[in-house]
Amino acid sequence: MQAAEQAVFAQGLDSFELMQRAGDAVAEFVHANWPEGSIQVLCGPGGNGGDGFVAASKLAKLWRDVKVYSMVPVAELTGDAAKAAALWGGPVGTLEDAVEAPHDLVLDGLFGGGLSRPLEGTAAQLAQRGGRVISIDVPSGICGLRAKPLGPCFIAEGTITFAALRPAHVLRPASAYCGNVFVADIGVPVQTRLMENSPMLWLRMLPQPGMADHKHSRGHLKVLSGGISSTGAARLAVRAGLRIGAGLATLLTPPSALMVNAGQLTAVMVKAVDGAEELAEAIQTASVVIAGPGAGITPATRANVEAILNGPGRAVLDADALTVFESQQDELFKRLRPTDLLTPHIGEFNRLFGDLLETATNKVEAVRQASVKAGCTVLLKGPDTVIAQPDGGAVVNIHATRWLATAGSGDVLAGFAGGLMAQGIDTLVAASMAAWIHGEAGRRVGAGLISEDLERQVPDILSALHGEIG
Ligand SMILES: NC(=O)C1=CN([C@@H]2O[C@H](COP(=O)(O)OP(=O)(O)OC[C@H]3O[C@@H](n4cnc5c(N)ncnc54)[C@H](O)[C@@H]3O)[C@@H](O)[C@H]2O)[C@@H](O)CC1
Ligand SMILES: [K+]
Repeated sequence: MQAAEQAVFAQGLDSFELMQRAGDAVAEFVHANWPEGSIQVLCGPGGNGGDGFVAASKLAKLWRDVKVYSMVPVAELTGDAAKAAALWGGPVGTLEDAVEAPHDLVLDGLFGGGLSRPLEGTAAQLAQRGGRVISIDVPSGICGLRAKPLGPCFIAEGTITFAALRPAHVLRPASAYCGNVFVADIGVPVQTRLMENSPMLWLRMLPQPGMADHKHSRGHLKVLSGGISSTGAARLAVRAGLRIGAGLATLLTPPSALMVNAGQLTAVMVKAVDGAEELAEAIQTASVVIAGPGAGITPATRANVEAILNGPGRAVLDADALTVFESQQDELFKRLRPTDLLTPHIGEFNRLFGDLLETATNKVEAVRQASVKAGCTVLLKGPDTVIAQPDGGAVVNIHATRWLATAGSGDVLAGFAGGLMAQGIDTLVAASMAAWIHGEAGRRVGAGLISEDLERQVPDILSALHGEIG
């Protein structure tokens, strides 16, 4: 963002012009979405407060009932904030005045995401007062970089930010304070490597068969089953992969579990493989191999993963296929190829990557660093699923529902990703599509969801997505 701003300033645009654009965008956002009620504008000492003053003057021109309160006396403001305050011709109260003043809405322009210490005194009191809040840039009280509140923090119904989303808008816990986030274009062309997952990113890449396609041209997904008492996870994954469009799907099963798997699968093929050598042979025709769901934390699983990573197809590794390398992560990392995908949950992530989630500035950075270590794309599951590839490209998926926190849900996600990769989709893109479709399926089922329900939502979801392309 700063680099992009400097480039714009170098072209002759001055920073106060940007602040005016930002403040105008704030006023329009507030007026369009909260068209009624009196507004208490809280202005901090810096740029965030400057935006507040600009927005207040514009809102007053829109005939809104606006009152302005400043953290520091207007005479003490400097730079753009002082220029912004001069635009506002009306009275300015202190923050203390604001505490008891009647209002319907608060426009929070106290601090942006660069805040370095917790809110104190009246600012902290205002943050904890409750009521309806709209925040400028981020809810004041949040550390933008770490995507966490530093202490007392406003809880907004809506947040307007500028040019691009920042980690605080999509990562928990900060995102839970933001409400609906709107990104205003203020003419700063930001080359961000962080995207919020949405069909807009990948809709035109969503695979669909052409008239000349046949099952062999749509990719062959192979999924490794666990032993006789843990076969369901792999079946969830392989069915999900077939549903999402892989032309062929095969469940590779230990001979002991052949009957139980064969008895429950129809369109999915079943093949018995006995040990890593037979597995290596069986995956020669695979576009993608998924391993981990129900695999068991055993030397056999480890040998199987090594065979898969020596094979021609891309790998999706989940669950036990990751945990089995807990004390020898490098043995996994040195074998992974750039096009492979790891889909850990937080526990598995910590087992593979140690304390990255604590040491990195935020979750996006942690997953980026993990993908560099692993040398492939990493998808960290959660309410804010983060997907990153080693070049820094990252996508956060918040299109989900808490009903997805159920047994087998992650196996279905791995299946969706593998099924899309089998159709030739780039790993980061396939993982993003999979996460969004998984979230959408979860939302459509809602309460009472079990993982078997997810795959059944896919035809309607794909039809709707393809319908949007026309
Ligand atoms: N940078 C730009 O070019 C643009 C910035 N804009 C606005 O400017 C904001 C960033 O402005 P600033 O960098 O001035 O940051 P802030 O507006 O958050 O203000 C930071 C100031 O507050 C002080 N401060 C930090 N923590 C404090 C605390 N707990 N108690 C009291 N004082 C504290 C700091 O010493 C610093 O002087 C953005 O959030 C956005 O709203 C927009 O106008 C768009 C353009
Ligand atoms: K703010």
